[in-house]
Amino acid sequence: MHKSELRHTYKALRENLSASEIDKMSLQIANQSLKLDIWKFEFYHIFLSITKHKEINTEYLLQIIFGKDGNAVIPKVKGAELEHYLLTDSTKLKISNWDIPEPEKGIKIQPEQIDVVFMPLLAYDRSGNRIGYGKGFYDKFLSRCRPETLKIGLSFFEPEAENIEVSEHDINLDYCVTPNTIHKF
Ligand SMILES: Nc1nc2c(c(=O)[nH]1)N(C=O)[C@@H](CNc1ccc(C(=O)N[C@@H](CCC(=O)O)C(=O)O)cc1)CN2
Ligand SMILES: Nc1ncnc2c1ncn2[C@@H]1O[C@H](COP(=O)(O)OP(=O)(O)OP(=O)(O)O)[C@@H](O)[C@H]1O
Repeated sequence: MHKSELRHTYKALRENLSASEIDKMSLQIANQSLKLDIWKFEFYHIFLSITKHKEINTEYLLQIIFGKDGNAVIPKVKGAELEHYLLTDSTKLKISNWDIPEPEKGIKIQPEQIDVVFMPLLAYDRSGNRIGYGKGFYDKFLSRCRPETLKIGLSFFEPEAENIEVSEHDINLDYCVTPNTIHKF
């Protein structure tokens, strides 16, 4: 399957999930993530969910990040790239044109400062190749992070059996957390 077909297939799989299934699996994903040895770092990048696209609810992971005294950093689309802001009690969020809750303003964090990136994805394979929405936002962002920054995908589903075609910009996942297990690549 080509990338566009895989996007289509996995969007449809997500569409079939009910709100309560999404909530339950999102909590399971957060609980699985506690098994990873990643909780001593400073800056954790995480996305705020697009509810209507049935993304993983990241509220539970956010609670863990704060519970572990980590800092949460959230993205904001600026042109063709992402900017990154610290999420604090005073962060004012605004729903963007693409239905993403984004910070209006705040303390900017540079990609080089980020230790762990939790990533949205549509599909991934058993080698840790991932497919996003196809705008390249995350690939561009990851190329500016330190090489040792941990890249952790979050998915309701197990990896695609077929290998995903890789392009030169694609950066591999280190892990993918699902409701039942953690895949290490
Ligand atoms: N919650 C969340 N935040 C995120 C992402 C994400 O996947 N999830 N992103 C991950 O990259 C970045 C923003 N990604 C975007 C991806 C696509 C489009 C976009 O242009 N979408 C199409 C419609 C897509 C559809 O409905 O299927 C459009 O408006 O034409 C905009 C932003 C940063 N923040
Ligand atoms: N580091 C980069 N610098 C410049 N362009 C890039 C970079 N990474 C990706 N791109 C461009 O972004 C576009 C989309 O890439 P790709 O199809 O891999 O997206 P994706 O991985 O599905 O999406 P995303 O990374 O947003 O989750 C491609 O046209 C690619 O050339």
